[in-house]
Amino acid sequence: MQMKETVHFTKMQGAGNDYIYVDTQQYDIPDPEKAAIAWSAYHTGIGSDGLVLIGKPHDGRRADYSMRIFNADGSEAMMCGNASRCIGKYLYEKGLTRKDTIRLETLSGIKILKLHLQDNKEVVKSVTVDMLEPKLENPEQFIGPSVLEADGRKFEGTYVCMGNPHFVTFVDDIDTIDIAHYGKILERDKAFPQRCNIEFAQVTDTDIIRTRVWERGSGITMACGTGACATAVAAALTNRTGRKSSIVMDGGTLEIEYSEADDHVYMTGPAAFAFEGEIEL
Ligand SMILES: N[C@H](CCC[C@H](N)C(=O)O)C(=O)O
Repeated sequence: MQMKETVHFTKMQGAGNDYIYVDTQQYDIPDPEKAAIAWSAYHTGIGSDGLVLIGKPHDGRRADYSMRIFNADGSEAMMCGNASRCIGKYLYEKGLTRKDTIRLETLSGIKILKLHLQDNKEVVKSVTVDMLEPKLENPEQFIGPSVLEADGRKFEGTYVCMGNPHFVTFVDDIDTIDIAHYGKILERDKAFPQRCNIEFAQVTDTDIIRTRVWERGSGITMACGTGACATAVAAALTNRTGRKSSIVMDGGTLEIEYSEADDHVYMTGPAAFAFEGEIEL
């Protein structure tokens, strides 16, 4: 009888956006799509927004580690903001690095993580990620109008690519709008050949934006890091806020700066361990 391989995983969350993390330097995951689907399931698996694989980079001269991220439906994404902060905490607090600046290779480029340590230098309080420049129009991904319709309701919005696609729409009923109903439809609008993450946002005070998310491949999540960046960029571009804003999501607040100096987007926020476990591959 073939022995089933057991994989050690770490469950972490960034502003409530929770993922299963596996160090592929120690455990090989031959079919990550299948594992993401099975392990993300709440009643029959671990329960998660998806699966994140931490590994060695393809080019060790330019990056220290690599990240791959799979949504709960098994689809692989180009980037995950909340997971990148959690990886910074993971690598430092598990002793895989003593650097407080980490170069993380992703499918959408190398992102620099800046760890903010507690005085004892042992605990990562929060992380700032250089999310690089937003792409506002991504012809091969977005070919539609910036007004979409879902079940008879019109949504005027801004498409922002943060490595992964986002459609940010500002509404005036953020606390009551049925984001599951409309998000599910907008995710698969014909304007988005590769589907899209949908942010519903409302400016609630100067440079403060309440945002709720329907994520491509995972549905409603407590927070979305790239989505917070996309929201901040869209708000600045439409003169609703300045270039620094606080994005208040269900699971926490992320501080975003859409830098005037280099047009990069800097995201700062928390990261936390939830639990460790073993699961059969
Ligand atoms: N659902 C996203 C990936 C996860 C992004 C999000 N959780 C974040 O923190 O950026 C996509 O398919 O592009």
